[in-house]
Amino acid sequence: MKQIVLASASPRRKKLLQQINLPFEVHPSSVEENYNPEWSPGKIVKELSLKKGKNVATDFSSALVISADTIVTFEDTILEKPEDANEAYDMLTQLSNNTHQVYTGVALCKTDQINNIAGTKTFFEVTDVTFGKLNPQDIKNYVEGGSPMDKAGSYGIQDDFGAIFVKRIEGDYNNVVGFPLHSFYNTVRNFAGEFLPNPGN
Ligand SMILES: Cc1cn([C@H]2C[C@H](O)[C@@H](COP(=O)(O)OP(=O)(O)OP(=O)(O)O)O2)c(=O)[nH]c1=O
Repeated sequence: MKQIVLASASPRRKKLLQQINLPFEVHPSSVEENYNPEWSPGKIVKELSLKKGKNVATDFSSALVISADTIVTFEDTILEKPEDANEAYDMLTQLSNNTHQVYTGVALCKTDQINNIAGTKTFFEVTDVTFGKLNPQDIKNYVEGGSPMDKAGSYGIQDDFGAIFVKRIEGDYNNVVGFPLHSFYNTVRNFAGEFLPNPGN
């Protein structure tokens, strides 16, 4: 039977994929998220998402394995998840009153009946996010609340306070949360339409 697998531990990615009513199972990957610092941001998120997908794909037969990776870039610097509260505070201070980019890469891996990878497809989306001027006490409170720690760039646009920081965005909102639903659906239709409920429609 054809099966869809989401290779992610992110509750936000799970929720976004549920939104489009595809039946899937969650099997998080376990890979080191290292990359060549000379790569472009788009290449980094594509390669890391593919690494996550390949790590899980060979556990499944006749499957479509979906994986993703999100990073934030600000003026040539890559901001991943913060190491600690101080780093989160510094990142948010940097982003205050400025525009940054959120890149999410998605990988699709198809497997055959004997668990071999039969084909892969990767793509990425970029969204520009502009923060208003942040109040240092608001940043401190937000960091103390703990939300930044599992998020690239140290904020969640979907969080109460994270949302307050955001003045303007250009691009797909869901891409900032960690999964670009619009381009995902179009890519699946072309690359793996047989996994959609009504193939050919
Ligand atoms: C900028 C931003 C990031 N994020 C999150 C999305 C990702 O979950 C996280 C970046 O880390 P990732 O390494 O992309 O993903 P992950 O470790 O959470 O999950 P997995 O690798 O198993 O798929 O930051 C938000 O939730 N909201 C935001 O506004």
